[in-house]
Amino acid sequence: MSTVTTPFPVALRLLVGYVASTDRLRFAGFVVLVVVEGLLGPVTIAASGLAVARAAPAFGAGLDSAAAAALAAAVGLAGLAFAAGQLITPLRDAVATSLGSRVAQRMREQLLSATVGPPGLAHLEDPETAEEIRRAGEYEWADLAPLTTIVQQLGAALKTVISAAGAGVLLAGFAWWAPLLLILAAVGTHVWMAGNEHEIVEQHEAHAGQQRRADYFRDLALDPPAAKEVRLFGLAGWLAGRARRHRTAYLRHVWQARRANLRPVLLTLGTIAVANGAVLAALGATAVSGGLGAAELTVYVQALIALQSLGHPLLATWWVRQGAAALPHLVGLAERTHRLSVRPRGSAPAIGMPRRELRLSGVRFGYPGHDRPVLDGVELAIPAGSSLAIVGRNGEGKTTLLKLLARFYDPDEGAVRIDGTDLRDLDLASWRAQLAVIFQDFIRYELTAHQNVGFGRVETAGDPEAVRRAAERAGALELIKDLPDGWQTVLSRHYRGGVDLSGGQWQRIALARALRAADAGARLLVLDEPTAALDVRAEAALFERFLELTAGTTTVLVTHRLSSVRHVDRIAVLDRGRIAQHGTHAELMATDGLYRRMYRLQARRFDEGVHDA
Ligand SMILES: Nc1ncnc2c1ncn2[C@@H]1O[C@H](COP(=O)(O)OP(=O)(O)OP(=O)(O)O)[C@@H](O)[C@H]1O
Repeated sequence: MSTVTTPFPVALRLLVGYVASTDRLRFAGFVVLVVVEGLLGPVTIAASGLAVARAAPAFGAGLDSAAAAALAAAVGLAGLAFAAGQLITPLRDAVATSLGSRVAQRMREQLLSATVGPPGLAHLEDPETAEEIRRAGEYEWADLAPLTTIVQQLGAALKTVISAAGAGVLLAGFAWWAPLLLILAAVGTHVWMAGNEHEIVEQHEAHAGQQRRADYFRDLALDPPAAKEVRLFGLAGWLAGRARRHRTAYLRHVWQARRANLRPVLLTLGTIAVANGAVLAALGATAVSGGLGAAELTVYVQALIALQSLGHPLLATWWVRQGAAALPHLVGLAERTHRLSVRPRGSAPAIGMPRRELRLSGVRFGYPGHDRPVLDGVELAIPAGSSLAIVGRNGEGKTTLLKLLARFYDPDEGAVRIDGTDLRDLDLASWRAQLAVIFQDFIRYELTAHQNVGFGRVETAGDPEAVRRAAERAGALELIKDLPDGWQTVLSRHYRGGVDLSGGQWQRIALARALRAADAGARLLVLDEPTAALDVRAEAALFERFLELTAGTTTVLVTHRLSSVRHVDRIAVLDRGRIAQHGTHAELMATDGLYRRMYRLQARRFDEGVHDA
């Protein structure tokens, strides 16, 4: 469901329902305050009319007369109602603020559980769900009103409606048609204006893509990591131009809708003025002809003034729409993301696995929404305790295969089996605890060096000796020692005293993290080109060392540099969705196939001095 096409009554129902179910008790208190505050307005008007009526008999009757006492009671009631109104408003606002912040907190948690909760990745990579997640998070947009203000506005609008209804009842004492005319003018114009406002918001929504594009180009121009390329390629002017073009295209549509809205606004004001003029004229004429006394006139004129505020809730429609904007996307999002994600089928513990082997049999897999399978009939056995390198050209599905091993996705056909058990039948958390995976795009945590390595096993992240040992084995100890604050240095220059590392240094940190996980009991190490930023020799040396250190642990490596994987037990060549070749380096070199061709090509390029081959 689209955000702005949500009609106002639906948005109102959604928002009120959500607020009420967030904190029923607080919401009930809020409603009581709003109703009482709303009724205080008409009570004040009626009491002031009573005071005027009782004023004439009280004049000259003496302080202790009954007439004076009646006047004092009427004035006291009016004063009391007014004072109570003054007190209750800040109280109602405070309750609204606390309700609003609870609502925002609940939305935040719902969004988090819908996004982070599912164990797989499909919901994050599916464009439609990713869009739903984005929209569900829009309640926190900077240009959107905070929920605290939205609930406050809702309370103010409801109070105004109740007050106006009371004023209408009072004015009906003069003539039934008078409040009807004023209410019709206000509500009619309200509906009319809402339609126009709807048009503006629709334009905003229809062209929000242009705005997002403009934001993207602006962010790219301002983003420090992009700064190097932006300068080198001289992209600054181009980016600024693009940002301007998209922003102008977006604003042009919104301005057009606003201009079109101007005429109805003037007509609206005219209609309200005519309706009020008619009622005031009737009141005046009746008073002049002696049909109304001063007290009644006081009440009716005040009631007429109070009815003017009926236009205010018009503004609340905007707030309500903003407040409810994310709700249609948020409601049911968790169900949707969990449905897309892999689902546990079994709960067999995976502790200590693999003991015998990891086997992929007849594995076929394509990303959701894509027709062509990436893997199509993969057969591969990895004996426990051995090392395997997966090689292949770009885009052949090496990372995808690793994602299946980590069970971010399930195969469409075939199965991944660990010691003969289908991965789907294992308890996922316990299987993941057996893994130490470093992906190509591993995270560079903007945290201390100690935390960056210690996250390999977060439960024991505080064990300095274990963390130090892992860093030493990954060849990262020297670089950590050289940091200004050693282990406590934050690895980000966005923080005072923090430093940024080079690509190769970051990779050593990531490796240390994986080794920390292996030390702590991970049984399957998976490295997806984490050493691409090292030079050929450094990578080969590191892999060799890594294999030595992790001997006996099942290890799967992905790399493009074939010279680095000579020391693994076996190499699998992935080509066109299948394992085209499988064997030791020597076996594969003895066969005329893709591996030998790729190896020779890389060796030649290396000899020619292209050292990054
Ligand atoms: N989340 C995704 N959604 C849709 N398609 C994807 C997704 N991730 C990867 N692909 C596609 O699947 C194919 C295999 O990608 P994968 O990253 O597994 O290849 P790779 O062999 O690891 O590549 P490289 O050597 O370049 O790292 C590619 O065509 C890629 O475009």
